[in-house]
Amino acid sequence: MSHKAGFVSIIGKPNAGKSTLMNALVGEKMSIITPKAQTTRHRILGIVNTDEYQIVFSDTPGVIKPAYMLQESMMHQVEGSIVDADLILLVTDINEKYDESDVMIKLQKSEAPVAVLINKIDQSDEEAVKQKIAYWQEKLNPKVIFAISALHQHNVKAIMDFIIENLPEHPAYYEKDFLTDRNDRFFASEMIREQVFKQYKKEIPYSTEVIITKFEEGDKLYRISAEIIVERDSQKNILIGKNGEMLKIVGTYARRSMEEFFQKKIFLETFVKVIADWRSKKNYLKQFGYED
Ligand SMILES: Nc1nc2c(ncn2[C@@H]2O[C@H](COP(=O)(O)OP(=O)(O)OP(=O)(O)O)[C@@H](O)[C@H]2O)c(=O)[nH]1
Repeated sequence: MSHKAGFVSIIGKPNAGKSTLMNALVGEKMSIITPKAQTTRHRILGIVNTDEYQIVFSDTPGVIKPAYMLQESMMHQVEGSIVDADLILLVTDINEKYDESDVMIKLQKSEAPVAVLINKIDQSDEEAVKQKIAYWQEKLNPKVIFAISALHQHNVKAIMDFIIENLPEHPAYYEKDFLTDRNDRFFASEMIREQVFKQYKKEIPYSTEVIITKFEEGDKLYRISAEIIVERDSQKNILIGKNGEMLKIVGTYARRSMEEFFQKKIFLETFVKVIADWRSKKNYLKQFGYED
């Protein structure tokens, strides 16, 4: 019997809904989702397995013009994902008036078929959808265009059918019980980062990194310690909050997410540490897993 397998890259501008779509396609919470742009920093694989096929999705950081070294690394991850792709899903937010030429330039690195996904149509109307479809037809002439709502899982099944149909014949790339390339420590750190993105305004989330310093797995209980790293003392104070109240909120919500994700009781400790300008320092970016 023939078997299909391939790499499917999810790309687009920040906040378009790439992570929401990836989670909907994979059926698991692989990528953290927040209302802020640039939540996703790494390329994250999410794998769907059946006897007949293996789809290896990559969620990628939103395409931007990099302003500091961390963002440069984020863009390298997008480029790597495009080069490897057998199929590309270009996600675009129907309500955003982005100039998406930077995304298109990146697409030139690949000959893989492109599906344009016009997302968030739940917040739009039929006329706007028609116009957007015409716009993308003219601009990119993609293999197919879907109008979708990743959040409400509208038309997600149609995307899956399209992918399966267009997947190359190939043996599986990964073991069939493999769901992602990321380990439990990574997901634990992402669940803390998700809360930092949700609980604080602008500057703090983008200056924050989370490092898991202890991950002890017991039968019923996981003991997890994390360092939350910021760039300046002033950010540390904001992060901790008056009498530690803000940090406590972050810890409580992150712990709840972890308990759901790992299906264990979690004991979580968090510490805040300052590393000046870590986002622009090669050695720290490397240590934190951003350099290739
Ligand atoms: N109304 C609506 N909102 C959506 C939809 N899809 C995603 N969103 C919201 O859009 C915001 C951004 O979603 P993400 O999935 O994090 O977007 P992303 O493209 O991965 O963002 P980056 O990590 O910045 O690249 C979140 O608040 C989502 O809930 C949709 O179909 N409809």
